[in-house]
Amino acid sequence: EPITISIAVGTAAVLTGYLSYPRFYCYWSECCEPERPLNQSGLQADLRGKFFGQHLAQEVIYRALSGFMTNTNPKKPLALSLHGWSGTGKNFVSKIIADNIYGLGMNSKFVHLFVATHHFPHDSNLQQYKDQLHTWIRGNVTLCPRNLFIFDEMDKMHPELINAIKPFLEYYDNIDGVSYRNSIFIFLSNGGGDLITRKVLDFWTEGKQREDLQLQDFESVISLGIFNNQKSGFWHSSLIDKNLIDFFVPFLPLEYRHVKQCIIAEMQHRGKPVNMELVEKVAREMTYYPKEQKLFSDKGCKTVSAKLDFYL
Ligand SMILES: Nc1ncnc2c1ncn2[C@@H]1O[C@H](COP(=O)(O)OP(=O)(O)OP(=O)(O)O)[C@@H](O)[C@H]1O
Repeated sequence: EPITISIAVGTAAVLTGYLSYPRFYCYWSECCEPERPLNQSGLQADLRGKFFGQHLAQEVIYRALSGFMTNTNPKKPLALSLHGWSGTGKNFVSKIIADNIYGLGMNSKFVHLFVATHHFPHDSNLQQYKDQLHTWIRGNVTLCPRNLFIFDEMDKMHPELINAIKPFLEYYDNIDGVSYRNSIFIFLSNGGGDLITRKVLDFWTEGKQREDLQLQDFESVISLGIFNNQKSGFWHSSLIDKNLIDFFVPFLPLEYRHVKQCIIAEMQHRGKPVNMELVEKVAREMTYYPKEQKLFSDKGCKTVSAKLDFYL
């Protein structure tokens, strides 16, 4: 029978291809690639070209990721804690990171986003959340050592749940046979945003350039500030007193000029011609604080897209 012979030959060809090239199926399905390198030039270009007003975050994130991902034997997973007011780019930069590690970016099955108010809304279910989180992290890292776990709204997460993540961030070689040392944990929080703003404002009042702010100006301010703040999510957190966070990354409040950059980027992203009159109009519509100086956009760039929907 010609049809039966064709099916047999086809099956044999597929099987031969599969056996002689075991990663054949990776063309159709995303495979675990523990050795997959970071797209360093892509990350640098994205941070420089798309991410505005955050010279410190740009530098720390690039250095931390490049160093971690070129280290063949890291002693612990990478833990970054991003702090700043709403709309300053914490989720945005997390997406940039995911895009430059995994081909499918945030849609990769190795990227896991947890949003405190969505995934862990009720304190009464705390034990259940802890168990689920534990199982989820362990299960995924067992399948593939290189995972990216992003925890948004850390300031709204129960401190006990945060402490439950602690064993995964430790300097252990492995826990019950699973090594977490190649994974990346990113924590996003508004906690410390007030301290960051105060520092930037003081700097401005002294007549200094924002771009001269150094990471050292912020690291202890943030870690001590959130450790001692009951509402930060990190209140007396063992992640801090055991030094398990590798970098505290400050997100500075965005100024009028940065808001304009966001508007221009959004117009270009939508394939629209850049209309500078509209750019100024939308930027002026945003509200700025403190009341006297009107320096920083109180929603960062967060409402830019919605405002453009209205005008475009
Ligand atoms: N620094 C920035 N550079 C470029 N675009 C930005 C920046 N900050 C914010 N945006 C734009 O604003 C949108 C909202 O920002 P994003 O969600 O990253 O803020 P966030 O800091 O995570 O806020 P929240 O604390 O409320 O979650 C982004 O999708 C991006 O388009």
